Amino acid sequence: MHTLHEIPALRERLAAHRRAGRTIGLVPTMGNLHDGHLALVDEARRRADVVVATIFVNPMQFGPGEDLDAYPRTLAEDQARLEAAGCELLFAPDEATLYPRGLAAQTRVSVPEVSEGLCGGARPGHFDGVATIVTMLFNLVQPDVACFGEKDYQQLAVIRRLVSDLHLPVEVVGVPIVRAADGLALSSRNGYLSEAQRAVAPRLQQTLVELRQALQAGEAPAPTLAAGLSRLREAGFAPDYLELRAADLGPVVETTREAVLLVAARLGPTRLIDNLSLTLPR
Ligand SMILES: Nc1ncnc2c1ncn2[C@@H]1O[C@H](COP(=O)(O)OP(=O)(O)OP(=O)(O)O)[C@@H](O)[C@H]1O
Ligand SMILES: CC(C)(CO)[C@@H](O)C(=O)[O-]
Ligand code: BAL
Repeated sequence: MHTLHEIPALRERLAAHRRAGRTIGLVPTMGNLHDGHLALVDEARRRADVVVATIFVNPMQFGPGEDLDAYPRTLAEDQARLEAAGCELLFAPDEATLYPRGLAAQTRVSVPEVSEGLCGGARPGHFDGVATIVTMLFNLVQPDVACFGEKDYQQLAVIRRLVSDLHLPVEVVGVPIVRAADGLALSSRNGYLSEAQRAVAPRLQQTLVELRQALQAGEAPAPTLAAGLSRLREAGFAPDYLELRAADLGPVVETTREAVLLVAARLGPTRLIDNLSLTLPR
C-alpha cells in the first residue's frame, strides 16, 4: 500500500489507475481504524478495482469545545490494518494541504433540510464541515463508488443529497453498522470510555431494540420515546436526542412504514450515536 500526503502525488497515481481502466472505490475516514472501517474497505473492494482510503481529522466539522485535539491519531497502526485489508492507496493529508487559505477563507458546501436537527442540531455547522470535506475528497479522488457507514445515518443522508443535488458522478454505498459482541456500535470514540462506562454503553443499542419492539407492537411513538429517554438517563446517559423519523429522515406521518430510531447520548464526556431501522405497523 502506498501512503501519500500530497495532492499531486495522489493525482498522478490515480491517473495511472484510470488509464489502465481500473475503477476506484473511496473510503473516507478520520483514522483510528476498527472493524467498522474495515467493513467499508471490504465493500469498496467488492465494488471497485482499486481501494483508496483517506485519513483526515477534519477540523471544519468539529465545534468549539469538541474533541478535535483529543481525537486519536494512530497512523502506523491504521496503515498496517489497511494494508492487511487490501487497500492500495492511503491519502493522509495535513490541514494546510487541504485548507491552504485556512478554515475561515475556505469555500463551504451546505446541504439544507437533511442537515438540520439530530446531530446537525446538537453540533451546529458539523454537516457543512462534512459536506465540504467529502466534496473535496470526491474531487481529489474522483471515485466511481464511495462507502460510508450506516452508523452515521444522518451523515449518509447528507452525502446522498449532496451527490444528488450537485449531480456528482459517484455511487454512494451505505454499509451496515458493525457492533461489538455486546451490541455497542464500534466507534473510535469508544476508546474514551472508562471500564465502568464501557459496561453501561451497550444500553444505548438495547434501548433502541426495546423501543423498536414496543413501536412494532403498536405503541404510540411519543410516550414510547419519552420512556426510552428516561431509561437512558437512569442508565447514566445524557441524551442529545432520541427520535423516530421516516427512513429518509422526514417526519413520521400516518402512511410512514419504513422508519428509523436515532439516538445520540453522552456518557461522561464521550458522545455516542446509534440507530435502528424498523417497519411500523399499519
Ligand atoms: N461501527 C461501524 N460500522 C460501520 N461503519 C462505521 C462504524 N463506525 C464508523 N463507521 C464509518 O466509518 C467512516 C469513518 O468514520 P469515523 O472515522 O468517524 O469513525 P468512527 O469510529 O465512527 O469515529 P467517531 O467516533 O469519530 O464517530 C464513516 O463512514 C462511518 O460511518
Ligand atoms: C466522512 C468523514 C471522513 C468526513 O470527515 C467523517 O465525517 C467520518 O469519519 O465519518
Ligand atoms: N463519525 C463522524 C465524524 C464526527 O463525529 O465528526
